[in-house]
Amino acid sequence: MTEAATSAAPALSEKARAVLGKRNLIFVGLMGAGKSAIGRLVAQSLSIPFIDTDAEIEKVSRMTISELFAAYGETEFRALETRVIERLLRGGPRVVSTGGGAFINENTRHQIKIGGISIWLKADLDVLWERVNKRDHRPLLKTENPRQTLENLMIQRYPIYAEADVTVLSENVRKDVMVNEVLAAVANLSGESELPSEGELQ
Ligand SMILES: Nc1ncnc2c1ncn2[C@@H]1O[C@H](COP(=O)(O)OP(=O)(O)OP(=O)(O)O)[C@@H](O)[C@H]1O
Ligand SMILES: O=C(O)C1=C[C@@H](O)[C@@H](O)[C@H](O)C1
Ligand SMILES: [Mg+2]
Repeated sequence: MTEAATSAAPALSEKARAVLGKRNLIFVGLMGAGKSAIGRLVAQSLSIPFIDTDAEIEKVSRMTISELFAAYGETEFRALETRVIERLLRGGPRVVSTGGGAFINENTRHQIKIGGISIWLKADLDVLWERVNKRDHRPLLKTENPRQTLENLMIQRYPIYAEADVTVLSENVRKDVMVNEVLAAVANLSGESELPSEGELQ
């Protein structure tokens, strides 16, 4: 176990785990929000499996996301993403970190909404940019002005991410602080009637 995983208060992890039941916890949000990094640590704290949908797509296709975009285009990538996520959401509980565009696709968003509790890691442009500009593996940001592209995506997507069950601000604080904020937000959901019931899950 990592330091971050062990540092979450056990009572908080237990409460969040109880709220989750058989439901998945599904991270959504823009590139660089921390879905993969924080999702992995949250799964460790909850002692449930972690899956990253981008990594799973790369595994099943034996191609990188960039190669998939280049060979088949975004539309085909989204169709594959929907199928993979639908499969991964069966048989929870799991923590599932999605790719940045997954919740924007109507079909995938529907799967996520019925598959568990969705959590939006919301970050401002400076935070996202500082994190994503260090690497160039994100095909949507291979533009003349990637910072502007990221800002345009924020404008288009933030109203849709806002449909998630929970929103947690992703700031430049230590990852274990983020993990605790996520666990607290989930723990506080007890009694919310809008969430998909465990009985509805496949
Ligand atoms: N709270 C944090 N503090 C500092 N760095 C962070 C924090 N959260 C994430 N990071 C770092 O930011 C980078 C991007 O995070 P991550 O890959 O988890 O984003 P993502 O939301 O999964 O993006 P994508 O949609 O592209 O998969 C990583 O290097 C990660 O370690
Ligand atoms: O924001 C997006 O649309 C994407 C984010 C990444 O996680 C990958 O899923 C892919 O690069 C597309
Ligand atoms: Mg990721």
